[in-house]
Amino acid sequence: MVADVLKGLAERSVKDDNIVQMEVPGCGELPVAARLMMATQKVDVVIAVGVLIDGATDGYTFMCEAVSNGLMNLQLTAAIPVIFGVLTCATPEQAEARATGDKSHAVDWAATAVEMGVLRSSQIGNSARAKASVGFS
Ligand SMILES: Nc1c(NC[C@H](O)[C@H](O)[C@H](O)CO)[nH]c(=O)[nH]c1=O
Ligand SMILES: CC(=O)[C@@H](O)COP(=O)(O)O
Repeated sequence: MVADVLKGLAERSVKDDNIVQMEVPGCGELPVAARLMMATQKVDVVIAVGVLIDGATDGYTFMCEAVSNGLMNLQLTAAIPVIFGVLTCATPEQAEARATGDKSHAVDWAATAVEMGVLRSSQIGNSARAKASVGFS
């Protein structure tokens, strides 16, 4: 999925030098890693990529809620878009179908990231006029 995201970004003329990557042990660590990335790097947008697959316990349900809420809260608080590149699947087969081939969701995540990065820049970039348009001073 990460390779497909990088391909999608390259196709949209995002330079390698402008891409920062971090790896995490599991999806549960995505929100704090995204927060750390925002704190230590100048990022326009974060794409959080992972797979959650339903298991034997309630862990999946809690993890889906915690990760999605964590990433949503983070993007709203930081005003930096966080793309939800997390597959939440009932089975490995569902995940496979969405992570690979023509149906890979990663292409959409890259496109959405670029669109939201441009949107953010247009609203809180250096232009005083742009800032005024959303009420920042
Ligand atoms: N069950 C899955 C996990 N579980 C691990 C958590 O993400 C986390 O790393 C752990 O609870 C320690 O905080 N992670 C996945 O990425 N996908 C899963 O299906
Ligand atoms: C917290 C988890 O992701 C993990 O405990 C899920 O375990 P299981 O796959 O046995 O439900």
